[in-house]
Amino acid sequence: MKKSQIYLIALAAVLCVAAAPFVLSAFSLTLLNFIGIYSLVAIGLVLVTGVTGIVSFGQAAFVGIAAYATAWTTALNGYSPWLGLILGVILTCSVAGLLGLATLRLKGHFLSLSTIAWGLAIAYLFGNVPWLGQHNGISSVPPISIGSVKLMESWQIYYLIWAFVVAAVVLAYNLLNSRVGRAMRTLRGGDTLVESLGVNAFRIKLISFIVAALPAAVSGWLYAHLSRFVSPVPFEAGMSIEYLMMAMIGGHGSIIGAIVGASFVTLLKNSIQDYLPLLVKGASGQLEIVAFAALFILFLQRARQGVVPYVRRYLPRPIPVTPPKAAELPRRIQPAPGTVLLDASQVERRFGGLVAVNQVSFDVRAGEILGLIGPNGAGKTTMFNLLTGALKLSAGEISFAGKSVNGRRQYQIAQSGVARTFQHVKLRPQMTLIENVMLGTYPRTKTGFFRGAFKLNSAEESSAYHEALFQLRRVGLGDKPYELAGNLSLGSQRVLEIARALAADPILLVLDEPAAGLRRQEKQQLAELLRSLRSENLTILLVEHDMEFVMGLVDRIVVMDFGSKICEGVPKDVRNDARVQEAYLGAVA
Ligand SMILES: Nc1ncnc2c1ncn2[C@@H]1O[C@H](COP(=O)(O)OP(=O)(O)OP(=O)(O)O)[C@@H](O)[C@H]1O
Repeated sequence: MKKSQIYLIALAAVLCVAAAPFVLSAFSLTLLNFIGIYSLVAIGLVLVTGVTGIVSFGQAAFVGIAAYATAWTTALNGYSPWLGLILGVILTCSVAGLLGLATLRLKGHFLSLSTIAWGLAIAYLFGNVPWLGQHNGISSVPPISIGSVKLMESWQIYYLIWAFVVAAVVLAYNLLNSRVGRAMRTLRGGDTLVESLGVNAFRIKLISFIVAALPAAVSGWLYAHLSRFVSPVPFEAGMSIEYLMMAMIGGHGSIIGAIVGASFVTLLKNSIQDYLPLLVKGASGQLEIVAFAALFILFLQRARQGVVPYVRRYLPRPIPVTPPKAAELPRRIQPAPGTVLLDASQVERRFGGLVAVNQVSFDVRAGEILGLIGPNGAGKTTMFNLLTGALKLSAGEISFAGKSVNGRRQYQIAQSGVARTFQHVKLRPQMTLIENVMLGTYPRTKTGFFRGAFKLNSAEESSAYHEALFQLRRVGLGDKPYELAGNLSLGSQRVLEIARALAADPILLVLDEPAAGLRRQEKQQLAELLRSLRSENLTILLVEHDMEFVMGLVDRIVVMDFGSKICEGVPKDVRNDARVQEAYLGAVA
């Protein structure tokens, strides 16, 4: 599908939305108003839960903060609803920021549990603070006015609601296809992956959290002025769960899915209310909830990917447009060959009583390939994690390019020019090859959240795109930039990881068992690639198991066993070293 066709479909959808008040009944229009209001919350949830993987059970509380803020501003203090909007957005995003700062370092279900806790707490406050009307709420909320026109009727506020929905879709879509959005989409791959790309994972989580609260705040504002009344019930935990269902039913990670999910849940609930009493005599509200729950479980079993991803499988994929050529991204100055680039001195790491790395010292010099080898459990991976900042040192000192990196975070070390690959490949399988490699350009680019959302980043995006394409061609994957990374063979995925690392323009490339799981021919191709990178003066540190691969490739070798360095030298000397033969190389020496 061409981009022009996608624009045509979008235009047709917008026209349909615009025509609705002329053809639909007042009741249907009211339903559409609520679908629009719920869609805004679900769009936020798609960003924070579907895309970044933070399952939030507290979104209804954010809606409530803005709703109460505008009700207090307008009904209790007589100010304009537009002031209520500004206050609601600022308050909601500030609360989201504070809660994010307090909770986003929690992992997995602990983080989700914390969202339940603060969601309940905020809803409790709504019901118990006297100046917010306690359980009676605040009534007589005035309608929104645009100039002298009061948006009293359903059809009048309808246009405002759906204008916000369209704006939220466009901004969210732009954001997800920008530098920050790509980082958000990578969070599901784990903090280690994200930080290895030079991204501060916590900061991106916090941005996602606040960004998700923003449409929730707008939704709360619209809700208060549509209902003309606020009370605690619509902002309780049960509604948060419903919002999550909307985001899930539409499809994780799909912005349009948020609207589909909001429509589906709203219409389904409405139909159950209408038809269940006809099927089951005397059916009450509780039975409606049971019927809804049963249908949701059925959905989880049959189509848990959601409606939009399911339908998308049968649609032609959009034909990508190659951005125009742009200025090259800035490059680092590579150190003179032979200078000491990485210096590990008396490095030690203990896990309880176990000394995994015991006073190991070695250096890596610019322009060489250094192999770090050793039998299983020797401490190689631990050493690798210490060098890249994924683990903290128990003792010793590591310096990179003349500066100590002790105590520095993983993303800071990555930003200073250390790029890595993983023993178990860490790519984003649902992202294209070019997007995966563009992730590597993160430390070399600057576009922030606002510029990304408003698409003010075209020049830098083009530069990042062409840098990624250059790196794909450099490693031999340039012929299919729009293929999904998950469709590649393991060998190609490993090479793709190297392309992503190269896109960071590193001073030191650190490879964790790059030959693991590769076929013989793939290993030879990988060795060729690494040789060609060395000939371009790139420095490489290789942690590897495969002796044949290492011996024929590297300039020097450091051998570890039981956490200690037992030998260091050129491959020939290492191969003949009795300690090494005893520890590891007996079979191949
Ligand atoms: N997080 C951890 N907690 C406790 N012990 C650990 C941890 N990580 C590693 N170890 C232990 O430290 C020692 C060194 O492990 P490490 O994974 O660094 O070795 P390796 O040389 O990379 O081995 P392999 O080649 O099998 O990956 C092992 O005894 C391992 O069990």
